[in-house]
Amino acid sequence: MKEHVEKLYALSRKPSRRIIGLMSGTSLDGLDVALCHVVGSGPETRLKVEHFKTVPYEDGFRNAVREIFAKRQIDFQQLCLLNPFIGLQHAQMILECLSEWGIPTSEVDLIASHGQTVFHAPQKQHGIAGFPNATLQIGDGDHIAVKTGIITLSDFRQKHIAAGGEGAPLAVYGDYFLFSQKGESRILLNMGGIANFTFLPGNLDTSAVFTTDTGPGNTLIDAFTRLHFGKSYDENGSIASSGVIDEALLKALKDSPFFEQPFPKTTGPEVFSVDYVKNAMQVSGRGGIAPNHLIATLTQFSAEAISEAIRDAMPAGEAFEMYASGGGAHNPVLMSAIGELLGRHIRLIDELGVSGDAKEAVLFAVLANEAVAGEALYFGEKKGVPGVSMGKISFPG
Ligand SMILES: Nc1ncnc2c1ncn2[C@@H]1O[C@H](COP(=O)(O)OP(=O)(O)OP(=O)(O)O)[C@@H](O)[C@H]1O
Ligand SMILES: CC(=O)N[C@H]1[C@@H]2OC[C@@H](O2)[C@@H](O)[C@@H]1O[C@H](C)C(=O)O
Repeated sequence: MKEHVEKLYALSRKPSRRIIGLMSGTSLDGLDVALCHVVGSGPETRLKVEHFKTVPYEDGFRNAVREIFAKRQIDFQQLCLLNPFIGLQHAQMILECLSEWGIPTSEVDLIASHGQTVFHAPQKQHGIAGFPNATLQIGDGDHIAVKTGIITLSDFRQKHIAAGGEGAPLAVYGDYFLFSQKGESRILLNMGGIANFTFLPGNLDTSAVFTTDTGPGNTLIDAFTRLHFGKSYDENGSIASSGVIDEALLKALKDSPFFEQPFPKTTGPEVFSVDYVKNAMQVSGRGGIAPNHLIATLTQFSAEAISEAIRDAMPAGEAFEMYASGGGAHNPVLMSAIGELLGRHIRLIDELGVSGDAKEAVLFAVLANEAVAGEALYFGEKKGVPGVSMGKISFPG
């Protein structure tokens, strides 16, 4: 039906677009919904977040996803059912947000849906000869498009892999377009379940742009806070601040092949899991560690993995400002440990005009905008940042 293609073509020629960016991350806390007004494209992109909300997941939803999340062995039917189910749930959440904000669906040009990562397996991690980098996001875009009536782009990570990347981090593209600043080199650190950072050179040289995951952000802190304290996360780091860092356990936690891999690299809760920590506890003879000391040690582990990655990946003597985002930016123990380890003040991305909680959802709005209206992307020969458009297009009819 060419009317859809014609509509998309007309959209691509508009001076500005209204795009809903969606992110459901590894923390499984909820769906981030960012309604963005996007003017232009590429380095000329100007974006305003008109509305933002994290729609919390209900326990039933979260538990259904956890049955298959980051697991090598699963009930295949559960995976099959969750693919349309998550799409429909996300569509319903979008409709509720729009109704709350008083915005008709006809006034939204596009939805940019990340979906839910259920497994991430870069080649360096799975190590199986002949098989490529792989990652899987579910929550099918067709269901979102049909239920909302809005053209939807989804499944952004496959093209990145097809073009030589590991499927992540994708934040770098949005970071470059929205936050690059001539005269100020910047590191943008995002701490969700997994942490990553982008380096944006102050001379705007695309071939010097750099991005990588660093290892755990909140994923291990969350898992053991859930296990020992029955809470979904260590609010404001209060448990960590009541504990003492256990150096022997910390050393065992840092002994992972992931930290030996060259940059750029990616990872997930497939590696940094409850079993990973239990193994480190056993190796270090700390099986009986008190829960608050464990949370303090896991928080320091994330802080050291982040700081060491930044130190190792950056050229010596490089001057930069650092801006944090993601849920971990709300954890003062994590933030001050990183600040101390790097010997610098860490600012919040909010200072640059986008809320740190909305940043990843905003990023997908930028990627969809590029796919529909952008010119060719070129990040030089930089590994991990292929110059490709991303996102598969679903029409509502
Ligand atoms: N006030 C707070 N104190 C401590 N931690 C917090 C606070 N608020 C949020 N967090 C942490 O942030 C997490 C959510 O972060 P975020 O939404 O950025 O992750 P995500 O997007 O799911 O993950 P990823 O970026 O890895 O996909 C929570 O699970 C919790 O660990
Ligand atoms: C496979 C996957 O979903 N990776 C996520 C995850 O969460 C944080 C980190 O690991 C990052 O690499 C990525 O998400 C962000 C949005 C990214 O691609 O930039």
